[in-house]
Amino acid sequence: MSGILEKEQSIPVYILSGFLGSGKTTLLVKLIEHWKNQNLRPAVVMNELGEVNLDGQIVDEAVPMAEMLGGCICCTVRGDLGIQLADLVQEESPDIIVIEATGAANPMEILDAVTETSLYMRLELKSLITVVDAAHLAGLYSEQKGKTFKLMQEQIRCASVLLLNKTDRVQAQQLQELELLLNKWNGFAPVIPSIRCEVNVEHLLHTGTDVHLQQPAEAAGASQLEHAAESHVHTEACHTHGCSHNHDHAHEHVEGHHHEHSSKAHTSHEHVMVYTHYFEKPVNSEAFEQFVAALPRDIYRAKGILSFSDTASRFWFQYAYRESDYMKITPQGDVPNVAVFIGEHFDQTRIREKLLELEAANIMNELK
Ligand SMILES: Nc1nc2c(ncn2[C@@H]2O[C@H](COP(=O)(O)OP(=O)(O)OP(=O)(O)O)[C@@H](O)[C@H]2O)c(=O)[nH]1
Repeated sequence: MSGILEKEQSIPVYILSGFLGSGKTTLLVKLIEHWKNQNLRPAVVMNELGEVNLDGQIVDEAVPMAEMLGGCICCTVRGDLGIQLADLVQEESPDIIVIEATGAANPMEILDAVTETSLYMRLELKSLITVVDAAHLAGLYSEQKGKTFKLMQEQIRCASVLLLNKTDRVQAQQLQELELLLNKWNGFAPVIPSIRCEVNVEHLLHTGTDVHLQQPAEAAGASQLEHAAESHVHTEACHTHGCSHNHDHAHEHVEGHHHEHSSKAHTSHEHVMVYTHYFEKPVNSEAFEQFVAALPRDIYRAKGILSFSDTASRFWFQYAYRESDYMKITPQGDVPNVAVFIGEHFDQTRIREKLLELEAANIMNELK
């Protein structure tokens, strides 16, 4: 064990929650940098709805990482979380563990899994940080409906601290209203506004009351519900999300596989769908940008790693709440050209056809 922590101390655990594309990975990268500067050794549990760990690509290679892919921690792979935590502790002896949940997760289920694990391992849940996309919340709040709105509300209610991110995308007046709204929904959690998760990390990590977990001795006495009621975790508010009882995790294959990995449609939650497209051919960058800009509104998150026919470098592309971003990347390891689309009941066949058209159009151009 490295760093300033004593061997006998429990390992602090931080949970990063927040809707798809709100900025969890952006924050994770900053947290890791902060701990590394303090000579601490963090380890990460990364959960992705898609079947490839794209976010892992932008996290420091040296950081031990447990990957839980192809489902959401809060239901499909919940049982695995304890095993992943135990393995990380035994094999890596980290000083700190961060769990990044999928943006569709109900954090209460993750709290439960950490609680269970802490009954036999020295883990101490320090805080549940929920990252909120200010613009997305403002948009959903004006509509006042939808499952995404409810899920975001639950993630906010469960937090011990709230990072109101992407404040560059809202007006000052709107920001004030959002801060009041967050205070109304969760009167316990301090609200920290940020752009690209630029915050005083020490303040973020130590503000708000700790989410206190049961240790084995206490566990026999109080029930988890009673216990959580003492802390800032609002169990009742958090248990309403339907996904914890949805066990429809079948992989539904789309017809006409065109790659050894095959392109798959994965129904993970009742309302959240994932389509993963493995590219066989590079596509034109401008045509792809136009395709992303025209994505239907029910797709709220997309990300991928791509080789374009007209650029030398590979690119990491991101799309979240109508904003897209392209960054040059040299992937770690052997990564296919792949894009993941996440949304609510969208037409996956249509997306697949469009992408196949882009691949084919490029072949036609090459033949000309
Ligand atoms: N405009 C703006 N974009 C931001 C900000 N913070 C993050 N982003 C961008 O938002 C996109 C999503 O950020 P991530 O950190 O990957 O979000 P995430 O919550 O990890 O996403 P999932 O893991 O897919 O749920 C990226 O393109 C970021 O560069 C911000 O404050 N303002």
